[in-house]
Amino acid sequence: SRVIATFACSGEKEVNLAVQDAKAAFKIWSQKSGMERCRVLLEAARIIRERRDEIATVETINNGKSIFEARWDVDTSWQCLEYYAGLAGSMAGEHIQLPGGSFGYTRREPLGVCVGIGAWNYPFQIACWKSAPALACGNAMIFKPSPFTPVSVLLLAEIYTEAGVPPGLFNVVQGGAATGQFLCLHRDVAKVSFTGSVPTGSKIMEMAAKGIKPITLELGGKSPLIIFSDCDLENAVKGALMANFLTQGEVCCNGTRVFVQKEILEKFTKEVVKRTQGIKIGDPLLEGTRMGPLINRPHLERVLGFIKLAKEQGAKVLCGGDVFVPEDPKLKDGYYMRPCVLTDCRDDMTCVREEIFGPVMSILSFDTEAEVLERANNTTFGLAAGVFTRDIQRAHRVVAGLQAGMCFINNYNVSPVELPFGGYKKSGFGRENGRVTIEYYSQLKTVCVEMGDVESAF
Ligand SMILES: NC(=O)c1ccc[n+]([C@@H]2O[C@H](COP(=O)([O-])OP(=O)(O)OC[C@H]3O[C@@H](n4cnc5c(N)ncnc54)[C@H](O)[C@@H]3O)[C@@H](O)[C@H]2O)c1
Repeated sequence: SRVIATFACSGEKEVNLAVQDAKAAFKIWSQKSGMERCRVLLEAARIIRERRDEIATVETINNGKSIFEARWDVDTSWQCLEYYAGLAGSMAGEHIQLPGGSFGYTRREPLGVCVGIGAWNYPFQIACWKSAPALACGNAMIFKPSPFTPVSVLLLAEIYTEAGVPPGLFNVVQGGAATGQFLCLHRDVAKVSFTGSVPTGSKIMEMAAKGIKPITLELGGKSPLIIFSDCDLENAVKGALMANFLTQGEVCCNGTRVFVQKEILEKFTKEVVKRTQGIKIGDPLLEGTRMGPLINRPHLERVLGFIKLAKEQGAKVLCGGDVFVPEDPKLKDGYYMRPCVLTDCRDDMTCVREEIFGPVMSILSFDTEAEVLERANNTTFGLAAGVFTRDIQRAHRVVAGLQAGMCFINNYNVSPVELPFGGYKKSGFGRENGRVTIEYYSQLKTVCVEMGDVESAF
């Protein structure tokens, strides 16, 4: 391993300075018209597109994901900026007629200084998915990336500045839990949008409760992917790989509980194992690589620990699940592992109940639709779910019954920015992306206008 950058942790003093700057920038930015904000965001999106390869390279070094995937992340990042640029000019209220010519109207106003706190798996993308709607609505944002991936978000700050946002409008502070706490507890912070684990999400909620601050929580998951025997098998197999192995399996919405209908269990499993064994692991900066190293040694060990426990509890490893040592001697100390497919899983096993956050797919078999729906929902999480079937009635009936915020029919883990994304149950609340997110970064002011005389009770 080698040091790629060193950052100082922001303490209370730096957090205060960032909030002060953000407040000053908010004054300027919130007075601009939606169309003016649109132009700045479009310019930032254009720069991201122009610097796509460079940002993707930095993200690969930052996180370990393959350069191939990092480019996708950059694409969903600039697309998000373009999308909210487009909405910035159409933020509007309502006009409501009242008796006697009186009327009311509503104004959609920004919240003020918003805080974004990110996880390490999609550092650049998370920062864009939070800042684009925040800025489009006229807010300022202070962003704290995970201390495991502090680098790429600085490029975003640079790009916003170059695109013309006022100084301090998008500011980055570095650090871990302590820095995050200073941000959440700051009296001049109006909102916190958090992406990370359930335990931390719960702490964020407690801190926000003290200040009565609205929050968005994008937390973990243990999502079901249901494969019916009438599916297009080729697509279902591809879907299962997409649902489990992007970013080394470190994806919140992964469909890690793969329920397969008995009739096709053998055929499906065989094909999934074959494709999983074909995934090219190694230097994430090489074009052909599709899986890089995990985020760090403790996390690698944690994931391997889940596999060991799964075996003890009776699951069978069909492939992978062990450390991978690349041929290149420079990479021999990397945190690589072979993607793993587990079978003979039962619903009560730890690998089926807990979020592993690594490349580990658990295959479970089922008989009937009613049975699988109940088992799929038997979890405290509710981030995502997927169903593969050719029967359109069944597809819609099953997703209507699934307790998950993001459901896929005949695909998995695609993330068009036009669609709202977020969880049910312990996976959080609030949404990112889509039109609705405007509501999470703004507040409604009602104005009541009297056109007649005051009718007084006194
Ligand atoms: N739903 C989603 O959109 C989504 C996306 C990515 C990751 N995740 C989830 O994130 C988790 C993995 O990410 P992680 O390990 O970075 O999560 P984490 O909860 O450990 O950390 C997330 C962020 O919170 C900060 N933090 C930690 N303690 C804090 C505190 N007390 N106060 C304020 N901030 C604090 C961290 O420094 C980091 O920036 C997984 O559970 C995954 O499912 C969810």
